[in-house]
Amino acid sequence: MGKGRNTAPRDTQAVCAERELEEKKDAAGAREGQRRRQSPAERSRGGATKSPLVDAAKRCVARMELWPGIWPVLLLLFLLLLFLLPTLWFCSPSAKYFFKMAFYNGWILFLAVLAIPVCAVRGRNVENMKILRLMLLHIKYLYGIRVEVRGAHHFPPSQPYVVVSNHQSSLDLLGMMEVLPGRCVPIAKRELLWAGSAGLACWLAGVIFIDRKRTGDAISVMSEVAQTLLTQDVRVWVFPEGTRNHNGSMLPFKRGAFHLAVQAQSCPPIKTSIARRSVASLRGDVRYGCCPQCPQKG
Ligand SMILES: CCCCC/C=C\C/C=C\CCCCCCCC(=O)SCCNC(=O)CCNC(=O)[C@H](O)C(C)(C)COP(=O)(O)OP(=O)(O)OC[C@H]1O[C@@H](n2cnc3c(N)ncnc32)[C@H](O)[C@@H]1OP(=O)(O)O
Ligand SMILES: CCCCCCCC/C=C\CCCCCCCC(=O)OC[C@@H](O)COP(=O)(O)O
Repeated sequence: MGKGRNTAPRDTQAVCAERELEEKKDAAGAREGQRRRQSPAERSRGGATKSPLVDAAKRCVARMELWPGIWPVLLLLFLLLLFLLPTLWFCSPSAKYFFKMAFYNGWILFLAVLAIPVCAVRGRNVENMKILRLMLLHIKYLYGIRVEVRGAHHFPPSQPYVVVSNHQSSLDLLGMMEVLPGRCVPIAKRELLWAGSAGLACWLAGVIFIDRKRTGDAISVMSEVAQTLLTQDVRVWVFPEGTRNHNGSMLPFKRGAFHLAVQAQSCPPIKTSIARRSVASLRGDVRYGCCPQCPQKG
């Protein structure tokens, strides 16, 4: 009995203590839930912690809440460009020219990506130049350029020869493609080889690259080309000015093209082809004159 009397209040005490503990747990859970529902900024305002690192992190999170996010910023930039580009196009002729040139280069890089797998089937082969030529011919229509070719019949149908041409702009490529004879490869500066997909496409089409800074090396390459000219029924296109010249005049000719014709003397000498007007203005008509063979032999 005494035992029973003594246990009853102890049980009541234990139950009370348990309830008290549960209530405390519930209150703590509710506080935690409320804290989780608060935003990081509210939490950061809710009093500084003792750790400066945690405080700094909290401030950082609060600041991030002010940052609208990447997409609104990108949208704003896009709208700005949408307004800026047409304004520049209509108000600044040089900006217009720049955009046209940027598109020209970008388009060629894109076309080259398409051309590479097709050309790769044959490997490095001058016949691939036909593919590049066909893929480039439409560009004149994009710019509304009308090309008039005169004297194309002066190109001999089969024998090897060297074509020399003036060079005013990278757009001369368009004129060159209009009249490029079969199995004819241009000589280009070595830097073009590194022009991304265009460089690789050029390499696959057998473009001959020379290092203009190393005359000795360039001469050896030209000598090899002379042999190829003789043995593989190939023609070579050289820009003897050696660089672009925008001012309408002609620079003194480098001698490589002429040495080449002399070294490959058993084949006919130089064939001259001069673009009288370049397509540098990126509009209008372009005349392309192909002159008869030069009569001289070395
Ligand atoms: C569908 C997707 C398509 C994607 C691809 C896009 C397009 C693809 C299609 C085609 C791409 C083609 C692009 C072509 C355009 C590229 C045009 C250019 O890159 S132009 C620049 C490169 N070209 C040249 O430089 C012209 C050739 N240069 C020469 O011939 C030079 O003579 C030289 C060999 C480089 C040497 O130049 P250097 O500055 O040193 O001057 P010199 O000429 O005075 O020569 C010095 C000396 O050497 C003698 N010499 C020269 N050559 C020879 C030789 N072959 N053999 C023996 N001796 C040589 C020369 O006589 C001089 O001596 P000397 O003074 O005693 O007479
Ligand atoms: C991932 C790499 C990206 C590289 C991007 C390079 C951009 C070039 C893009 C496209 C190439 C277009 C091919 C044009 C061919 C015409 C080449 C040309 O005309 O070169 C000039 C050369 O004759 C004389 O050079 P300089 O006047 O001496 O200077």
